[in-house]
Amino acid sequence: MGGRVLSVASECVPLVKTGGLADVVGALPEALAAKGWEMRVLLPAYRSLRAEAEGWPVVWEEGDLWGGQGRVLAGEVGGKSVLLLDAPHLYDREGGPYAGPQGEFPDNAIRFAALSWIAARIAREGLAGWKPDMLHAHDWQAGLAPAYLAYYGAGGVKSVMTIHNIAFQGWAPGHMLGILRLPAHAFHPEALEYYGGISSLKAGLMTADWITTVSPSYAAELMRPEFGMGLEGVMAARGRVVSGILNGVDTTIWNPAREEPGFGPKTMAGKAAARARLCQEFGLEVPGPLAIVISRLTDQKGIDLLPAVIPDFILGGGGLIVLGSGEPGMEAAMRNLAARFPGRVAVRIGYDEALSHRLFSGADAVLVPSRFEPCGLTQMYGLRYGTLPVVSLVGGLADTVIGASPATLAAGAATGVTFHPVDAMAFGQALERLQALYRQPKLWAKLRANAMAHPVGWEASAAAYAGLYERLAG
Ligand SMILES: Nc1ncnc2c1ncn2[C@@H]1O[C@H](COP(=O)(O)OP(=O)(O)O[C@H]2O[C@H](CO)[C@@H](O)[C@H](O)[C@H]2O)[C@@H](O)[C@H]1O
Repeated sequence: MGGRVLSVASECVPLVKTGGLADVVGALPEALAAKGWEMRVLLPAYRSLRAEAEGWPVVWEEGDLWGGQGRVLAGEVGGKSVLLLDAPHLYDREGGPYAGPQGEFPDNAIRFAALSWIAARIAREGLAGWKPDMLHAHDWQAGLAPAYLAYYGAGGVKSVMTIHNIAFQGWAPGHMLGILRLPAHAFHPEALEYYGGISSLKAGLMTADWITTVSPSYAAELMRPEFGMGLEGVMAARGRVVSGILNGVDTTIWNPAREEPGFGPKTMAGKAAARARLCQEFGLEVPGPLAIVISRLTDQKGIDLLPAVIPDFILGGGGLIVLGSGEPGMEAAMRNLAARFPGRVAVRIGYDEALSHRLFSGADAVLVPSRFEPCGLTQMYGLRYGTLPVVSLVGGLADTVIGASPATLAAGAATGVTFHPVDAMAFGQALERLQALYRQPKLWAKLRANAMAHPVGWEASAAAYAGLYERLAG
């Protein structure tokens, strides 16, 4: 059948990215085009994007967008149809999407209400003859879009709200209700009221026609207090319209054959060369498995467990390269590890896409000890590159990695090492198992082959999204 979708988000590759949200929002248009769904992505025209939009036609003008004017510019980026909401008073600022040199922008609630407002208007009224069938809102920044449709009229458009991370809920104080153009009757626990204030994410969850999250396990976890982060009741109440659709990864960008000659499911010579070069680049000499961590350095990602488990891993012959940035205490802890184990541990604080490709190419294992993980992308890059994932059994990690055990090894199904609960003891034991597997080259080669054969592309997920859109639109 097919149709038109307006996708609304605060990030999208290749334009702006701080995390996995951008990867997924950026990958969906192409994945869904193959299923007959034409998708346009609406994003704020942050300062970093204004040059990109130079010369793009203005397709929408809004006279009163919270203290200034807004315009929507339409263009194409990397084959994607992009709509940029240009409102300099809200988005033309130094810094990233959410924060500047002084920290979080104090008016984020308004900045993303404006994005959601325009999304709802375009969805309802259509854009120069382009009328969407579906509005797809991602995370709290787009959460008010389904709410505005619900409160101001949807014009026949259905809405889907996708949760990439329920930890970010878009809370604003209750007195902002009118400012955010929300009706008084919505200030209610059965609607968007949340701990005396307004949650944009809750607003989206309560008003969208359907809710998805990025893995089946996370969908189930979200209804429990350990993972729902206060919204478990909302998720349970709306349980009949919740589904989990696993993310895919872009297998063109994440392609071993593109990284190295002689690197692919049939030959690993290229991977050995990449490993040697990586060790040289970082001044490492590692007799055992070379592990990597590529991550935001936060509590969610379990980074604080590394100092407890890495010393034994190093004693056992292992090595580690960390690439990431985040909480200052964790950055310092990573630097300490590197200082303690020169020649075995290296740390690069920062964000570096090109380096992340070299790391996945050359490493033996990728460590993902997350406390919660809605889907996770790095374990999937690991599978594709034969860089065995060592993951905690939560959320999407549990849905994508098959842990090595006598049974899964015998069945030829194992693709990595898994552990539970998420603590230093279980993580340490998982690393011991990794080292034992590494000492058995035949088994290791089999695990790698299993991992690389595991499908991680968008095909299955795109079909699931298309099926959902079709059900809703029909
Ligand atoms: N320093 C660095 N340098 C280079 N690249 C770096 C980097 N730090 C991180 N990255 C990259 O950023 C992305 C992170 O995506 P994840 O899915 O792993 O987590 P994130 O928590 O951001 O996403 C949230 O949304 C996504 C999308 O739905 C969910 O998969 C996830 O579980 C959820 O927490 C990956 O592409 C990774 O390679």
